[in-house]
Amino acid sequence: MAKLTDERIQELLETRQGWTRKDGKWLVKKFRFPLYMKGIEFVQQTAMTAEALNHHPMIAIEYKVVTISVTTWSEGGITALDFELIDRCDKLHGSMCGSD
Ligand SMILES: C[C@H](O)[C@H](O)[C@H]1CNC2=NC(N)=NC(=O)C2=N1
Repeated sequence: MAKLTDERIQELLETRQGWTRKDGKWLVKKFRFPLYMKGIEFVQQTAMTAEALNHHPMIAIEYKVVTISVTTWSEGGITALDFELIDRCDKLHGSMCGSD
């Protein structure tokens, strides 16, 4: 799974909401929830998705805000797998809280 070019990453980010590129190699988004336990449910579902993809995010839980950070460790940058994972995170959040 090769690293994507800067141009391709920019292009893909333009059609997604709320994701930012950090330190060049991370895609990061904060997901907000109405209830703390909704955020925990999102974490659980995200973890199962990560296991299914064998592609794992960093997950930070700050009360009702869950921050997802994604990169492809083995490539040292951003690949198509990262976009697959973030799209599934957005779908999951949308199904739980209405689309962003
Ligand atoms: C051995 C295992 O398949 C690898 O370590 C997987 C696990 N999950 C992963 N997750 C992410 N984000 N990047 C990887 O390179 C990666 N590699």
